[in-house]
Order: sequence, then C-alpha cells, then structure tokens
Amino acid sequence: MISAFTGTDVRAAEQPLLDPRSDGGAVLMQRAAHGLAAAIVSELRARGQRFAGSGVTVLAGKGNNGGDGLFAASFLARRGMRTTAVLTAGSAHTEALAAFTAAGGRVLILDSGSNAGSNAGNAEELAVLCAGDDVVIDAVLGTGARGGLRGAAAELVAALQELRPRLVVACDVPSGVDADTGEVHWPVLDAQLTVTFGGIKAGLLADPGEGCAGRVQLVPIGIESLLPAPVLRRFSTADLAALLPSPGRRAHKYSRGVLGVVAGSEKYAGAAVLSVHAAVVSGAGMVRYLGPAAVARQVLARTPEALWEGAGAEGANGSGGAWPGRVQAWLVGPGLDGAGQLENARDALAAALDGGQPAVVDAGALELLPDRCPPHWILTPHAGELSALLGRSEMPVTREDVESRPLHFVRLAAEHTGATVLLKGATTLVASPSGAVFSQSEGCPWMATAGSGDVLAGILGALLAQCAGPGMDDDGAFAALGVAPEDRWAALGAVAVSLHGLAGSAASGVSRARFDAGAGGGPVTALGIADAVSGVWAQIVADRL
Ligand SMILES: NC(=O)C1=CN([C@@H]2O[C@H](COP(=O)(O)OP(=O)(O)OC[C@H]3O[C@@H](n4cnc5c(N)ncnc54)[C@H](OP(=O)(O)O)[C@@H]3O)[C@@H](O)[C@H]2O)[C@@H](O)CC1
Ligand SMILES: Nc1ncnc2c1ncn2[C@@H]1O[C@H](COP(=O)(O)OP(=O)(O)O)[C@@H](O)[C@H]1O
Ligand SMILES: [K+]
Repeated sequence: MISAFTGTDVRAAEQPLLDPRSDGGAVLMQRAAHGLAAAIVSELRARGQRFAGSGVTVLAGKGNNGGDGLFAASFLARRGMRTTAVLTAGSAHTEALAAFTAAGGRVLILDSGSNAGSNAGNAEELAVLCAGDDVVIDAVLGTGARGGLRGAAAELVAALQELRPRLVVACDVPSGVDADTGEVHWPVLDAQLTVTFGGIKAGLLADPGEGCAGRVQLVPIGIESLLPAPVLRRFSTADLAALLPSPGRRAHKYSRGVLGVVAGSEKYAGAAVLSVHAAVVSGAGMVRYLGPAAVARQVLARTPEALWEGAGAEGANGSGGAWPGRVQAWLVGPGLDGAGQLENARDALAAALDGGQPAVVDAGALELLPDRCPPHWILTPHAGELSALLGRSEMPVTREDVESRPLHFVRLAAEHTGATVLLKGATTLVASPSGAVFSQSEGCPWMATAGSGDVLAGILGALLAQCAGPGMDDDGAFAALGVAPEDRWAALGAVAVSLHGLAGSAASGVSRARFDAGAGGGPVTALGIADAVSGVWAQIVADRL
C-alpha cells in the first residue's frame, strides 16, 4: 500500500526534528539532497547515459526547496557533472548556495527587471540554456508554496516547457503543483521523475498534479514514524493479490455471488453487452440481466452465461418490473434510455435500498439517486457526470472545475450523497463518505475509449457480488492492510479500478509506467479490456502463495 500525506502533515512531522541546537533541519535537508542526487545518478544510468561530463541545471527558488536542489547539484558537481544554478528569486538558501559554488557550480540569476548584471539572463535566454543540459532540476517551489509560479519564473518555466528538456527531475513536487490536493497553478514544468521527501505528497497521486509528476520516488529522511494517518492511499499489485476474492472449496454459483444488472437499451445496447460480459469474466457466480428482449439477445449472443430475467417494466405484459431472482449486488445504469429501462433502474435501486445490498450506480442511474444513499452504493461518474450530480444538489460546478480539483469534488460528493464515489479519469479517485480516499492509476490512456467505463462497472459489480455473497468474509484481508471497515467499499472500488487498469494495460501491451516513459502500446477496445481480466487476475494471484 502506498500512503500519501499533505505537505502540511509532512512539514508538521519535521517540526520536532528542527531543534536549532542540533541543527536537525540541516540534517534533514542533507538527507533529502543526497536522495535527490542519488536518484538522478540512477536515472541517468538507467538511460545508459554517463553522468561524468553531463550537464545539470537547477532552477532554485529562495526557500528550502531551492536549498535541496542546490545541495543535490553540489553533490552531482563533486561526481563530475557540469552544474549551473538559475536563481529564480534573486536569492537562495545561504548554506546550500555556498556549498554549490564551493563545488564549482556556475550561478546565473533570472532577470526580473532589477537583477540585470553580468550573470543575469532573461527567461527566454535561460530557457534555451537549460534545455541544452542533460538534466533540469525543478527546485523553485515545494511544500511552502502559496499559489503558483509568478513573473519571470513563470515565463522561464513556460518557455522551457515548450522546448521539451531531455530530463526534468522535480524536487519534492513539480513547482506549481499543490502538494496537498494535486491542483495545478500553471505553468508547470512536466517532470519525468519526482523525488519526494519524508512522505509521498497527496498532490502527486491526484490529477492534474499526478500528470505533471512522472515517476514518483520517495526518499526517507527519518520523519516517517511521526507522520499522521495518510489522506490518500493506493493499492499496489501485491495488495491486490491479497484482496481479490477467491471461491471456497465448496463454493457453488449462488455462494459465489449473484449480480443483478439493469443496463442498456435499444439505443445503447452495447453498454449492456459490455457490462454483463465484464461482470461474468470478473468472477460473478451468476449474472441476471433485466432489459428489453432485443438487447437481451445481443447480451446472450456475446455472453451465454448470463440469465435474462425478462423486460421488467418494458415487458409486453407491463408486469411492472418485479425482480424475479435473488441477487447479492446490483449494477444499475450503463446505457439506460427510454421510460421502461428507467423504471427498471428505479425498481432495482429501490430493491437495493430495501434489501441493504451493495450497488454500482453508473451513468443514467446517477439521475435517480435518493437524497441520501448508503455507503455500500458506489457511484461511478466521470467528471461531466459528477458536475451534473453536484449541480442537481444545487452545487453548480462545471466539468472543468471537477477536472481541476478532482480530490476536492470527489470528497464533497461522497460527503453530500452518503455514497462511496468513484470518480473516473486518468487517475481514478474513490472517496468513502468517511473522508478516506483511494487513488489508482494503472490504466494507460489507450483505455479512454467508448465502453471502457461500462466494463469497469461490470468488474466492480462482480466484485461487490462476490464480496457480499453468503459466506464471503474478506474484511480480514482489508484490515491487514489498515483499511477500516467503513472504508471497505471504497477499497473494493479501488481494487476494481486497479484490475480494470491492469487489464487495459495488458490488452494494450504497455504498462502505465512504460507509457509515461514514452513506450507506445496499441489501441484497445472495451471488450478487449474485459477479455484481459481473467488472465491478469490469474497472474496477480499466482504470487499469493
Ligand atoms: N523543513 C525542512 O527542514 C525540510 C524541508 N525540505 C524541503 O523544503 C521544502 C519546503 O521549503 P520552504 O518551507 O522553505 O518552502 P518552499 O516550498 O521552498 O518555498 C517557499 C519560499 O518561496 C516563497 N514563495 C511561496 N510561494 C511562492 C510563489 N507562489 N512564488 C514565488 N515564491 C513563493 C516563499 O517566500 P515568501 O513569499 O513567503 O516571502 C518562501 O521563501 C520542501 O518542499 C522540501 O523540498 C526538505 O529538505 C526536508 C527538510
Ligand atoms: N487518459 C486515461 N488514462 C487511463 N484511463 C483512462 C483515461 N481516460 C479514461 N480512462 C478510463 O476509461 C474509462 C472511461 O469511462 P467512461 O468515461 O465512463 O466511458 P464510457 O462511458 O464510454 O464507458 C474510465 O474507467 C477511465 O478511468
Ligand atoms: K519543486
């Protein structure tokens, strides 16, 4: 499990160690800077690049973040790298600057109008100079930032971003990314590697911040035992091995978990085909489908394992949508259209509410929510659907608002609805109404394809049915990872997102990490994602013994 903290929490954890008599702050900074320098050396080696003789430029702000960057550059200078520092605020951490110059580093000053001198340069000139170097260290702003880059520093970063430097390493966080929330104050220099100190900052695991950070590497500095509970958590593939359900020896199809699905319509038949298929391949003991006969024919043609339970409210006899078979969990919403399917969806949600069953509430069914939902309902909106959902609750926000502050709005939606909310995106966030949040980002961008969300809904529905099935008790596995019982639904949501992402990446032939590093991968279809699930699942749990 990866834990993430606010920058404020990390700073607070440092406080007891900052006793001036023991110069604890300097010790912490040395550890951070050593870790940063070592990470740069490893990265260059991994790229097959010699570091002796290579050039590194550090963009250094006037705070401790700049201090970290300057000390790290001084270590790199001592290992034979050519080092340049660009002081973005005209001044810098005194001891770090002294160490840097003593190690032979060249100091340039970003001209902000008042700094014109022989070693001063304007944003355009310095951007060209930085872009010519092998490595740029972004050490302008860290956890002490208020807002984003301004003035000449903003101009320098914007110009440098255009020039696409070869390797950007962010010191603690990319400057302009809010360490607590992942909100971004543009411009930001995209990093390929972010080396972060003491604790991973939550802003590195939430978009849009995560999108600027590249690979994140944690450098321990001795404050770890002083950190509070994390604000954000992410399951690793090893965690998934422990959390994915497996049938007992005497399992039968009913004990494995039965999922009821209300999805699709004549207009959007594919949503039913995809979500039912994904649920079946994700281990549900049985899937009962309710919807129009014409859609059911297509569902069964692709997935003969599913059971058609009739057309419900849309049926020729107008039987009112009574649900014939028992289910342990529900999936309601993908591709709904027309009065009959909407009526079926309403009935299914009412049955779930009465029966206390968990439910995935997706797409069209998000418009049918009661005022207050139970926490075992998992709402699965994308940013546009979340903005509409909040809008219906008289909280007018645009899709762009949600995209720029996803962590804030997913928490708000969970708090407001009482449900668990899974906000889909490149990084998907799952918020429990308790306030706990999980973040997963295994999927590669090839997965941004129509129907991909329907597949996720099917995977999640199947997991809910299996974990809610009679005799299934997976609380132990979640508790062993420190997940509180009330956050189990959000954790299950995160497991589904992770599985979906890994399946999509397998189908595409590229992991997220490799995609971010520049590897290509290929297009995937939604059905292709579903079809990769069982292989990926088997591979994950193969390491369980
Ligand atoms: N504590 C420790 O020992 C350890 C800390 N560590 C490191 O310290 C970092 C935090 O350092 P920090 O607190 O000095 O803040 P930092 O992010 O460098 O910037 C603040 C400076 O910039 C200024 N400023 C603020 N906003 C601005 C803006 N928008 N645009 C322009 N300027 C702005 C602000 O000045 P002010 O505006 O207040 O005059 C202030 O001077 C942390 O990320 C980690 O790297 C590690 O070494 C581990 C040990
Ligand atoms: N850039 C991306 N990288 C990785 N996954 C993505 C990206 N964009 C979208 N996804 C994933 O693709 C799915 C799209 O879901 P959704 O928007 O509901 O599509 P649809 O309604 O067509 O099924 C979500 O699971 C989302 O997390
Ligand atoms: K930084």
